[in-house]
Amino acid sequence: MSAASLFQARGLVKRFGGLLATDHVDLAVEKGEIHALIGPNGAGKSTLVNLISGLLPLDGGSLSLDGVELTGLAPHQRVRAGLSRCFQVTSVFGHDTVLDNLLLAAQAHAGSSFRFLSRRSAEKELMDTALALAETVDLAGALHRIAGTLPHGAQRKLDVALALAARPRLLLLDEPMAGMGPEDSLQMVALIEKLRAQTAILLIEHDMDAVFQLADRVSVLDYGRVLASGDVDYIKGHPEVQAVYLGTDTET
Ligand SMILES: Nc1ncnc2c1ncn2[C@@H]1O[C@H](COP(=O)(O)OP(=O)(O)OP(=O)(O)O)[C@@H](O)[C@H]1O
Repeated sequence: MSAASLFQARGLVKRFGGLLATDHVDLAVEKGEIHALIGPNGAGKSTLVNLISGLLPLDGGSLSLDGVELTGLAPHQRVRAGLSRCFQVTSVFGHDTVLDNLLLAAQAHAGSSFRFLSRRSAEKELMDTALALAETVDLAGALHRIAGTLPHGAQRKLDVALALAARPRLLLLDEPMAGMGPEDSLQMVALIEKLRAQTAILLIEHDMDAVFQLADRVSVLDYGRVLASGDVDYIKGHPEVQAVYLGTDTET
């Protein structure tokens, strides 16, 4: 962790009764970095992501993004500060079209400059934003489809687009490949690789091929603490990581 890290988590603690689910975790994500978080089932990955996004209150420690203290902020305030997340369960509005989903998300994050635009200019700007998001996630050909009728892979891409509407500086992706077949997984890997240019990413994922392909750095959680953190070669060669995770079944 350097003083200039984009995102810093220091000494995070979460207890559930007697269980220490997050055990003094330090984690840093640098600008432009894809940082993967891996670990066996029950290691504390979801708990950590919920602490970072503000869905769970901390029992100890602090968080900052780009020098702004996030500790104690509500989830929507963290989004405004530049931290956006995708969920394991998709947050798409299933009965609306892809375009309406994107327009709603664009509007939600439009910001105060919109107050000074005419209605027509504001609508054009929202439409431009929505179309650009669709282009980014390769859904420009599905704008008028009802979101809930899209195949699973396309819904996950739409979910990513909704998170991108907030223009995050750090994007949390919680198992983006979950439930996907090989073709959709390849497309999601290509999308995440492309997003590297616009936001840093904290990626929680069980698909080790995807993790090793994408990650600049990998942190391994075990029993709520960081067992190891380093580049892919370091993690692949780490004896304890081999023992607790890579050498065993990595499927959920
Ligand atoms: N709300 C809760 N109340 C009590 N215990 C919890 C709660 N949430 C999680 N735990 C426990 O905390 C530990 C960490 O769980 P967590 O879901 O964060 O792990 P995980 O690494 O995300 O697992 P998975 O890969 O299965 O999603 C587990 O022992 C789990 O049973």
